Amino acid sequence: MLDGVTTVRSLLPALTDLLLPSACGGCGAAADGWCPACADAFDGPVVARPVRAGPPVLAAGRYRGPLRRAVLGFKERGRRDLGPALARLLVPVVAEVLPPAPDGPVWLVGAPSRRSSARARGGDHVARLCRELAARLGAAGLDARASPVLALHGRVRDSVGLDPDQRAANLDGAVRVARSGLPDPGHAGHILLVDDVVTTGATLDVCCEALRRNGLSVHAAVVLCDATGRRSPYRTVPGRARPAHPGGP
Ligand SMILES: O=P(O)(O)OC[C@H]1O[C@H](OP(=O)(O)OP(=O)(O)O)[C@H](O)[C@@H]1O
Repeated sequence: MLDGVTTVRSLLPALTDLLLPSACGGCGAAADGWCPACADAFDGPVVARPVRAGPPVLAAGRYRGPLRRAVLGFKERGRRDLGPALARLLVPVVAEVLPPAPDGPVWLVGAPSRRSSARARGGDHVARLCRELAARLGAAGLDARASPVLALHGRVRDSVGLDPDQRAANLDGAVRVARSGLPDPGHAGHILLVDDVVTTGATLDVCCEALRRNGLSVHAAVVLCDATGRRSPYRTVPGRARPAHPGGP
């Protein structure tokens, strides 16, 4: 049962959607999605090279500038209105990882967040991104299905301060796979993992492994931001417990 504070907090993003006019996700200028200057600043798709082995990862851009601000807004600051604009950035990324005429449906499987994080954010932002992306791919003629089948056990702790191996250990065996909403093993089609940011690759690696244990193989991962190349992914912002980016510990 939700208490009053939790209920109000989870409603805030929806209320913000109703009350605030559209603003560019990158700079806040009046715009629907991106202003022309921010739209020009995107540098993707880029191949991400996380330290953890896992599926091939292609990102819409590097974790900086307007894209970084938009992802933080979408994830942490209630800017759920940015979902369509962010999903649009992933359409060419998906096109790049798929064969020219994919056989069967494309299953978009979002990387799961901890339940407490999703609650505090007013919902699972990656699941929302998958739905938006499926709609846009569908409009482009692709049979794409958002498939929210992964979840984390409650025992996973915040990854703040953890190095790559510790992040992987924290997630090891913690990903649950719901069978409904997934293709049968040996299916036609392609499974794509979807996430907002890749840093060490631990999250994508354990998600891939969980699906593999269920007989399902991941074709590739598509993410909004590649934070793997940052000089110090473990840098923290003075005065904040959280890292300088959401993928860092
Ligand atoms: O490549 P990795 O090193 O695994 O890091 C990337 C992960 O970290 C972030 O999750 P976050 O720490 O915000 O987790 P939460 O959503 O459960 O709070 C981000 O959303 C990715 O899922």
